[in-house]
Amino acid sequence: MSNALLQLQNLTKNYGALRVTDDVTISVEPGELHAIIGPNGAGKTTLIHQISGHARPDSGRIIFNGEDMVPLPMATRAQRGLVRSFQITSILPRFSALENVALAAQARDGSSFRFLGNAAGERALNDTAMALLTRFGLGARARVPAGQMSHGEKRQLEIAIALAAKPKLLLLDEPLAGTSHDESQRLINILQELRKELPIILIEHDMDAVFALADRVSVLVYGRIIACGTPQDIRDNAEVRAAYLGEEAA
Ligand SMILES: Nc1ncnc2c1ncn2[C@@H]1O[C@H](COP(=O)(O)OP(=O)(O)OP(=O)(O)O)[C@@H](O)[C@H]1O
Repeated sequence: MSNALLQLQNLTKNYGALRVTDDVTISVEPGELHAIIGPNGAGKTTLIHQISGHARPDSGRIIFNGEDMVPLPMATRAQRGLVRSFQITSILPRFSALENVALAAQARDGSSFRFLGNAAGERALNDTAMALLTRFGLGARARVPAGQMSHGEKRQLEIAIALAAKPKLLLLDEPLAGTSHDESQRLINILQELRKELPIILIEHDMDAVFALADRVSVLVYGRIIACGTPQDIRDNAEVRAAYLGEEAA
């Protein structure tokens, strides 16, 4: 599809004798939330690693905005707008939520804030960070050390940090993992809002969330895409039900 923002073309990756990505071709259209689902060990995270630049494919191309990302390091891909949500382990626990987001904004916009001078530059960064936190309902928690936040708040903070990097495409790897029912509902509401403003690749095991959020779903099994379609197509697909969804989708 020529209109695609991101195209994975025949991506293949092996870890030793194990083929973890097997001739994967997927596109993400502007404005699309594209979910990637599949059983444990299917290769979903490895796929995200290759898109973000944490891992290099053995063959194939990753075309983003018309440019092949494969030769580019992670930081350059992020500068281009291909941003992966930080994992909780990347949050700085002794720094406040505000500082965590401000640091991400500085990493992205450092040079444009520098000319403002220290005090004004810092204020601008804090304003940007505060606006993001407020948007995620974390405004009142801005000064709390990130390490003292609840699991659900940390997952929200991760997304705020990713947004501070001004993504053109956001890569989210299991944002609902480990969250309570209420936390997960809050995150789903946040994702419902986000998907209106930027394309997202979402890896998620929570099928209710996937089917509620996704425009299209790709199903990965043993590194191969076995199906790609609307949530309804995927629910109705006999091979997918046998390989992954089982009776869950019944
Ligand atoms: N750095 C690595 N070296 C060797 N094998 C790896 C490496 N990273 C992942 N693997 C293997 O590749 C396969 C795919 O792993 P991956 O984490 O991508 O799967 P996944 O679909 O994200 O799984 P889950 O849903 O459990 O997170 C697994 O068999 C895993 O053990």
